[in-house]
This record gives sequence, structure tokens and C-alpha cells, in this order.
Amino acid sequence: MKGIHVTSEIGKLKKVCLHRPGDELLNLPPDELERLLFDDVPFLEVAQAEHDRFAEILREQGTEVLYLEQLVAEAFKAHPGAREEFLNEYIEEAGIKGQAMPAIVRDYLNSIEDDFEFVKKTMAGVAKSEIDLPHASSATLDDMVSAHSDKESDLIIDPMPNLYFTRDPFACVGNGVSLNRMYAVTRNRETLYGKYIFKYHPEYADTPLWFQRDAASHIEGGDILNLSNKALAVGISQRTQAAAIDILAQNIFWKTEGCEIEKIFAFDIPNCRAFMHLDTVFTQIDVDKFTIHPAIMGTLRVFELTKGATPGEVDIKEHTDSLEKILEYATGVDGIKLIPCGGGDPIAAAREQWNDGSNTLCVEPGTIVVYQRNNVTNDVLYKEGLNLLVMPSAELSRGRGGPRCMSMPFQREDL
Ligand SMILES: NC(=O)NCCC[C@H](N)C(=O)O
Repeated sequence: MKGIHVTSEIGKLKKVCLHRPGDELLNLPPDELERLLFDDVPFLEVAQAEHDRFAEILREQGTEVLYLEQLVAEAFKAHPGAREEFLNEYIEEAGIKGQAMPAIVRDYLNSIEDDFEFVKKTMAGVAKSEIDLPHASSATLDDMVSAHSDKESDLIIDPMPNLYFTRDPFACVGNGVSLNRMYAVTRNRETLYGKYIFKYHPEYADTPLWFQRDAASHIEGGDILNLSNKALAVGISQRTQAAAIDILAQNIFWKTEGCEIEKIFAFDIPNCRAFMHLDTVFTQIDVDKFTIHPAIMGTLRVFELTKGATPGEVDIKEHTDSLEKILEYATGVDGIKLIPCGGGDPIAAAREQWNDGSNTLCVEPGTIVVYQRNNVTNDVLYKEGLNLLVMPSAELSRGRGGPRCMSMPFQREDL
């Protein structure tokens, strides 16, 4: 089957998009970690081995694994001119200082003939040591200072270390995609890759977009959960603004064709790094089960958005029932059970949520990929009868994301 098809969080996973961590993790300057939204410098070789095991686990379940970098290279191959268009946009958004420097870096990147290597290089970033820096006669003062001053970074273009969290820059909903505008500049550049896949890739070029990367407000895929073909949950979080959910609702209900979603449930979660997205505190693992970080219970407000009666109108109401009841109403399934991360121990819950104990990837109802390190939560899940596919996680978890964050389903079987 061609194209995108995702109508739940749990239907059998047929195709998924990953990104194998690459040289972008070698270009991570330790004193820039906060700005780049990363928490440590991982050991690349081990991170890649862990990631390869993740991909292998998915293939063992019959899932086709697609790689973001490969899809972009295929889009360039299929459409002459796409690579040049991408490069122009990439250079414009790369934050390169000086007037002479952008053209120099552009030529340098363009000299990489192989599309796949070219794409990976744009992801890795560019260091000053790689190119001939401009000299006084051919450059502005800004070029000179940024190229040669010790006070400046050793990098001309930042790496994109968060790319292996393919969940966030775009999100598949039904047969379309929310091409996101991200909270931070460092991650907004990642959405360019999705833009070119959904514009030029032979299998995905006609995908409708429910959100555009130049929107006025930000939304990230970790906040978008497909509860059913008719219902979406979206977090209001550090990364997703309520105003972005208004835009999404307008697009889905009124401005675009082909989306089956009739109800959007907005979950207002605390605004902090540990809970950056809804999927860091809440993921669906079976028809009637969700994992949840207990710390969000009690503070959570849930709003329901539906199509209004007159063009452009969206009706909004707040739900005051328990979360279980709201989820029963939203999914149409009775007897919803919430399984707390950390098994009820607040210290274990906080520790394991920090390492994404609530961030599971469901490959079919009741079968989930989890990080090995979250043993307290994993024990609880075993006892609840879940089938756990356990993956190594010492290095990948340093980026603050788990199996759901590291995957973007392109196709799931309908339930
Ligand atoms: N869906 C997710 O929760 N993704 C994890 C993203 C982690 C990344 N370091 C970030 O801060 O954006």
C-alpha cells in the first residue's frame, strides 16, 4: 500500500520511519547542550548499536523500517531540482554568519555528489575545520570575525542531534500529516526533511498536510496521539501551544479535505522539560490500557474540540470526569486502565519517567517496545500481561526520548 495510513496508536505496525543516529552526535558541543535540547554527549558507536537493535526488533515483528535520510535521498533522486531547492532553504535556515560564508558552505555541501551522503552531511552540521574560510580581501568584517575569532563556535552549521526522535518534526494522522512548526530553532530545521518527503517522494508526494511548518504557533509530534480514526489527543505542553491546536482544528474541520477526525481532545499537561510532550507521560499500550506518569494526575485539564455549526466555527467544552472516563468516551472502549510508571513509588516513577518509562511504542495491541533500564515499570507491565520487547538504552536515553519518540509510524493496520 502506498502513502500514509495511521488511525490508532496500537494497530499492527506495518511501516515506520526511523533515523539512525549519525555524525550529528559527534558535533555536539558540551557547552551548547541546553540550546540544542540535549542532555549529554552519547557514545555514537553504542547509540548506533542500540538503535540497530531497535530496528531489528521492529523487523522481527514484521514491520518495514524506513529511514528518514534514505527517504529524503529518494525524493531528491525522483525529482530533479528538489535537492537544489532544499539546499537553498537549508542554507537560509542554517544560521550561518557573514555574507560570504553562506555561498562557501553551500558550494561545499553541493560538492557531495551522492544524495544519501549529502543528506547525512546536512544533518551532521559543518565545522570550520572542514572548509576554506574567507580571507580579508573577499569578505565582510562579520565573515572575518565569525570565521577566525576564538570567541566564536567551531561550527558554522549546528548539528541536528534530535533527529533520531522522528516522532516530533511531523506526525501521521489518518492519511495525512501534521508538518510541524517546532518550539525551538534547533529542531525547526528538522522539519525541512519531512517537507521534501511529502512534496517529492514518489510514494508520499500526495500526502495532505493538516498543519504547515510556517504556521504562527508551535506543535510537536510527541504531543499528537491517534486515539481512533475519529479522535485525536493533543498535549498542550512546553512544546505545543493551545493556539497551534486551534490552527490544527481549523485545518482538520474546515480548511483541508480528507481528514476523518471529528474530535480533538486537548490535554493540558505541566510545562517542564521532564514532561516536554504528552507522550513522555502517557502512551497507549493496548485497546484498553495506557501507561501514565502518576504526577500528571490531578493537574490535568482536558478540552474537547469539535466542528461547529457555521463555517470556521469550532466548539470547545471542558471535561471534568476522571481521565479513565474521558478516555472511555474518547476511544469508545469500556474499562480503560491506567498503569502508573514506577509502580506507585514516587522516586522510581520520577527516575523512570526521566528515562522514558512511560514512552512505549506499541507494535500491536498488548505488544510494546520498552527501554531495558526502566525495570520497575517494566515489571509492572509484565504483571499486567503486556508482551514487552526490551531494547538496550544506555546511550539513546541521553537525548531524553524513548521508543515512541524514536519512531514515526507511516502505516498501521486498522483496528
Ligand atoms: N516525543 C518526545 O518526547 N521526543 C523526545 C525529544 C527529546 C529531544 N531532546 C527534545 O528535547 O526535543
